[in-house]
Amino acid sequence: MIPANSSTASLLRPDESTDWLHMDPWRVLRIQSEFVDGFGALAELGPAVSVFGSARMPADSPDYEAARRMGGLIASRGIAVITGGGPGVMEAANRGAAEAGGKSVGLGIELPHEQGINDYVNLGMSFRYFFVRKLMFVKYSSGIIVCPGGFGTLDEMFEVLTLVQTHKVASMPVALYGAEYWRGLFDWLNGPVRGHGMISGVDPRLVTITDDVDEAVSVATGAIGR
Ligand SMILES: C/C(=C\CNc1ncnc2c1ncn2[C@@H]1O[C@H](COP(=O)(O)O)[C@@H](O)[C@H]1O)CO
Repeated sequence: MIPANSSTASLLRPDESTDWLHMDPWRVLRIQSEFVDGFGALAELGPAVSVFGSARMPADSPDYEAARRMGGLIASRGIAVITGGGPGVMEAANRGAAEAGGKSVGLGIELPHEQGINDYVNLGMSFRYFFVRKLMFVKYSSGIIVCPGGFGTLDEMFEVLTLVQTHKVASMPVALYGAEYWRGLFDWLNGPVRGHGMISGVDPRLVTITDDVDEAVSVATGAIGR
């Protein structure tokens, strides 16, 4: 006999409310399916670099143009460009990669009122969960470029730096583009944060801060083909 309140019983009553589908045990299966879809889509991607940066960067800004150049340079080395698939810096990097005839990957996120994946992505998928998507960036990238950005960008950067510093990721070159933009944060980390003993100082080998697009690309692609 099937207990009246079991999942099987619920499945056999499709005409009733499906609220139960949003309960945690079922959510686990949805999360699992996002991992399976992501691993399946990216398994044969080959070498790749992720570019993070603001979703709000206007298309006429120097940083947009820099990210577009980065995308082109990375693609011209036969390396895929991975972004969050959205507007701003993500669009710029995807645009550069697509214009260079390369692989332009967009790992989008389902957000209310968002227009979806940008037009320059030629391999795209959308995620419901930020944490699943964040794992995809790290798992399939051999280097990272971080352009100026806000909470989303900072979250992605610190995720990578935490994984590198705790040796969960063996080696991941990280280039921070925009010295003036990043200086304040790193002065704070090396000042008060270090002064309070919360870190032992930012290992200079962990990140390269630069204003040079070519250097950012060289750093981020430096571990590929070694
Ligand atoms: C707020 C706006 C668009 C939001 N759309 C996004 N689409 C895809 N990925 C996004 C989006 N917003 C944030 N991200 C991720 O975080 C990083 C950018 O965040 P920030 O807060 O803008 O720095 C980026 O790398 C994405 O992975 C405007 O229309």
